[in-house]
Amino acid sequence: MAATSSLPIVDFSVWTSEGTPLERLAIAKELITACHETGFVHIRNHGVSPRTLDNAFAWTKEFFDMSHEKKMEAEKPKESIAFRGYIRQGVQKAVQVLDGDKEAVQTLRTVPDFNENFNYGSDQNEEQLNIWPPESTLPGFKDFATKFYWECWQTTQLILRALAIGLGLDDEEFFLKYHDGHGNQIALRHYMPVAAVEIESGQKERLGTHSDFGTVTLLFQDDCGGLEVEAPREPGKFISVTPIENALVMNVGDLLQHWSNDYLKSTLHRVRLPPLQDRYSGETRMMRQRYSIPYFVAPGSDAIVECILTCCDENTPAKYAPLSWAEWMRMRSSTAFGAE
Ligand SMILES: O=C(O)CCC(=O)C(=O)O
Ligand SMILES: [Fe+2]
Repeated sequence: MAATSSLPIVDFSVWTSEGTPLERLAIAKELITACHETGFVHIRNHGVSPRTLDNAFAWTKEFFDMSHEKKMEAEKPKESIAFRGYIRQGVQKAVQVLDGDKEAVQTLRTVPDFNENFNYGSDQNEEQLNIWPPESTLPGFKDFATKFYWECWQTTQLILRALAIGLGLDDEEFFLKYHDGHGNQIALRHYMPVAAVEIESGQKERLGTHSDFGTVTLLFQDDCGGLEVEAPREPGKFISVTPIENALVMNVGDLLQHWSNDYLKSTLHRVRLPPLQDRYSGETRMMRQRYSIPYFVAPGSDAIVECILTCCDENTPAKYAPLSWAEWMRMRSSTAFGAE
């Protein structure tokens, strides 16, 4: 069992309400310190209201409570590598193979992730088209999900501004110039009940070890727990994140790590056993089901990122060639679905 330790916590109230520039700068710096040291941070008072979050989890449950046939009405087409539509258990696997080693991907995929998920983005994103269940199947779902997407975008814009200021950039809009809101993706995730021993023995995984590929991820989770994050400076050691009610967990993705010349860390994480024993029942220590909602923030597909000016100088030269977001996303998505 991973050691339990809390992530850094940042209170974002001065960004969501009228804080002074100095107050905002102080919080932006706290956020950057957390992203530099851990790559993961809890954010309180982030602007997405507790009521909206309750509704988001209620809709998520309604979606997954539908029959298999109904969920399959929104199935992701097999040949597609876009994260859109319903992905039943067994199709997707979070893997961390960055050098295109197909054999390694296949080996990791022998234990598929034991979760099902529904994915969507902006309806105006013409490169990745949404696949909604028919309105008659789940009336009101698309409407709520769309509003929720744009509400998360409001919070994201503040976070992207805070990251720019915290990195010492003069231009608060620096990241927003690359992000128009249409490149993001929401995953509604349902982790089915599973016996703890099946996870402990490696027969099943809730979500395999991976880093996220985009700029940042905002994660909302229920109170079950199970998210584990690699400990700073201790490769291979994971800490278990205890959920904080109504807070979100923000983490840095690969693109932002690259952009910041490795100053901000895209940390490995996974979903395993909940830290609290009351999450188990019976002799087989059945783990209860869990719901989570990550909001993956990404730029437009034409974005090419190169070292942010404040992250390199003559003593710390840029380590990487410019990175094309479209190419990076294609490589990472195809390993997730086991495509060529
Ligand atoms: O469900 C969680 O807590 C984590 C989800 C996650 O890491 C992901 O979807 O990339
Ligand atoms: Fe993740």
